[in-house]
Amino acid sequence: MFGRKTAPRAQGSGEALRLEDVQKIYGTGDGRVAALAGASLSLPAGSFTAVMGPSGSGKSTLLQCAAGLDRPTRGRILVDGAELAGETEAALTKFRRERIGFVFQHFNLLPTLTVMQNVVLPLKLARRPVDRRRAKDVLRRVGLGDRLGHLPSELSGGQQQRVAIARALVARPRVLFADEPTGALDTRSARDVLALLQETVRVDGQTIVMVTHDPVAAAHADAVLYLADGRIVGHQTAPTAEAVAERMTHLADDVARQHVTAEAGR
Ligand SMILES: Nc1ncnc2c1ncn2[C@@H]1O[C@H](COP(=O)(O)OP(=O)(O)OP(=O)(O)O)[C@@H](O)[C@H]1O
Repeated sequence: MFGRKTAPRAQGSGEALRLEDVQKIYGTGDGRVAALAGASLSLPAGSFTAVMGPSGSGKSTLLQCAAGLDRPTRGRILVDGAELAGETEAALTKFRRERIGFVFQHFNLLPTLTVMQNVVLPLKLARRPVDRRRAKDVLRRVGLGDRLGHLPSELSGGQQQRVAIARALVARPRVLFADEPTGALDTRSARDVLALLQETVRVDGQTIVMVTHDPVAAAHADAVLYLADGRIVGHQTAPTAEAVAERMTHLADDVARQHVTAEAGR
């Protein structure tokens, strides 16, 4: 699959992502917010993990820090055993380009570039060899083999997201992070995108971490991590949409109760 020249990374061959007591504090004084209040986790290679939690619980912050798009205030992050720590912005960018893929809710394709040009752009920016045959293979695999010369505006939302996934996969990331990848899609396109993500995990041993609000999307993952108030408060394997929805309802109730108690204690 994907025209690999090297053997695919075997599923479960090790730890793909590790967070050790990661904190992210925004602001100071009265405006201080602990978006992450000490999050630790370990995800095996070849796993598909969904991150869920109430609004403001720190999901995006967790993803941004783990992917090296933002710096934690404290704590360690290791991607495939290598510490994500750059003295400079350039060092962090290099680390990201070599090891991390990111898929955004709104695709973030460059509108003036074709599908093919968008997909090979990260390789060019990283000054890595551009293997057009592999790029074509990946695009064929995501169902867009006949759209290489199209502009993003000539594609549907689901197709644009599949281009974004191809763009992330072509660089062979150790971990693919996805922030609400189906948030802007209709039900059918969302299902296609989720099936594609699942397939890259099952067939190629890709590691994926996906933030979502949607229990149906989360049920496509192997496991769900639950966040509340910047902390990991739960873990569920082999999730079903019903079980995830139920857990989320309880979580929202718990958080509301804690906030009422905290207010009353002031
Ligand atoms: N740049 C920032 N400056 C100050 N506070 C921030 C910043 N980014 C996030 N926060 C705060 O950190 C907390 C966690 O935000 P985050 O966006 O990670 O939550 P989330 O779980 O992804 O929320 P949602 O589901 O609504 O997208 C929130 O209280 C938010 O207001």
